[in-house]
Amino acid sequence: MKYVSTRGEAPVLGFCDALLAGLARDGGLYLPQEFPTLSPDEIRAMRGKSYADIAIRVLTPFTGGEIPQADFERMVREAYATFHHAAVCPLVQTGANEFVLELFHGPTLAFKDVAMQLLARLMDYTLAKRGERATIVGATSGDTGGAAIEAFANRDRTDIFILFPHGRVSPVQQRQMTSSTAPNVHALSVEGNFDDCQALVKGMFNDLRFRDALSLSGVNSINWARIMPQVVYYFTAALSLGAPDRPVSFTVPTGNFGDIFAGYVAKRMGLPIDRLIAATNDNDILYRTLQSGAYETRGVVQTTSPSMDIQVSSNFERLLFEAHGRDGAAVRRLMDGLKQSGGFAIADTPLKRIRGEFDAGRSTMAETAETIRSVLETDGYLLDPHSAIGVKVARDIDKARADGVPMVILATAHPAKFPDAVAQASGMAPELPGRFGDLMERKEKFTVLPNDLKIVEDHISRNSRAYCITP
Ligand SMILES: Cc1ncc(COP(=O)(O)O)c(C=O)c1O
Ligand SMILES: N[C@@H](CCOP(=O)(O)O)C(=O)O
Repeated sequence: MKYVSTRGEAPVLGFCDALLAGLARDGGLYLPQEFPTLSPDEIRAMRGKSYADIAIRVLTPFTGGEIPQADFERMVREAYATFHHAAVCPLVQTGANEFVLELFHGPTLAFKDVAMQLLARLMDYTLAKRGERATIVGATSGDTGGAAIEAFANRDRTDIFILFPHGRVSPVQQRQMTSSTAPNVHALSVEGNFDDCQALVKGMFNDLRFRDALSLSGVNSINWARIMPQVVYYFTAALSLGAPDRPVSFTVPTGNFGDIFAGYVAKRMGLPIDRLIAATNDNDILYRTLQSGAYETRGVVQTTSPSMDIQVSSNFERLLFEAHGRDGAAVRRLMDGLKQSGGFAIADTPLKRIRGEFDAGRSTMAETAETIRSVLETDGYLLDPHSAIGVKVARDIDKARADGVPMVILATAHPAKFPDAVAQASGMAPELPGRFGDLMERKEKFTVLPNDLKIVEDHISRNSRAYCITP
């Protein structure tokens, strides 16, 4: 199994190199040269198996045999033993033919844990085998940062620097990032929005001298190994609902397009997924793009679903690569357009291909609040704002389609991560699980930095242990 860049100009890599590379050296994102496939019989054979067993079956082909199987299986089992639900990602019925896939039973109460718990183990293992260290940089709108800090804290081979938008994450998300006492953890509060943080991270990767001097690695979904573990829960959910003998649709609260792209990968692997529906908040660039074919960035607005306050949706590039028949030059042209004019137009054929696989819908802040309220009242189920966006969009689309296909909505965060928005909408203030103890009283440690690549790079160089030992 080899990995190619969406821009076609970076070296083709094996799994472990792609894992440590994060962003490709040509600015693109890595993808498997071809997707492994599972036959209906192979999918059927996974019925009734544990989450970890299904993860091992689905993920093993992606490692290309580079990690001894026993070690890989141990890491998968350890990763999912950190979850606080026996099913890891349980499915809850919320309506006729409507199911919520709870992805928030991991250590930091967001779906990011599903990938991050495995990613950290894989990186640590690979670095130890190679006798290397790495500097990890990540941008977060709130959840990736907490999950990454939890997964990498106190790991000896990595220093981790997480950039979050100053004053734009929820208080719980902020504490999860700023209350770590681990010496290798660095929380950086950037004076900008999430897109600025993400642009800084990409800027560091594209500064090849800096990247090499610090042995830079990434934990955002630009890293293929972040997307890969997310493929598994599409399988577990669909299997519970009768796959491969019955198709299933998924609605995914979407920002950086990583989670829903994992669903696309599951489909390419042979899982019978009918529709993949991207649900956006008021930052609705993906909804508008699917409607019009024009990807046009606008200013980011702050919403009650801060983790989805994103305009530059990194993984859309992976979809563009697919939709353009894996033509790296075509992707480079579109990305140049994005850089130069803040947008691009998708030609008819690729747009038709995208529309053949994906639908999209949006939920305004008022609609999201109303969904939280009404789902609690009628179904007795408390949603977080991100998951509520999924429910609102899924119900709108289901009403129009009425096709009888089961609809799974991804519940991407626990409501207790966003207590103010949830309480305002529903009158019910969700409490953090007891294991978080005094999280909100713990001392915070973070550095405020301007939105300036040079200043951020200087700060990281001065504080990364990898910098000292890399020539
Ligand atoms: C709670 C939550 N929901 C949804 C999303 C959107 O996921 P993606 O960026 O993979 O589209 C995020 C962050 O990315 C998130 O943290
Ligand atoms: N919503 C994310 C934004 C970063 O997305 P990623 O999936 O690329 O890491 C967050 O919560 O940080």
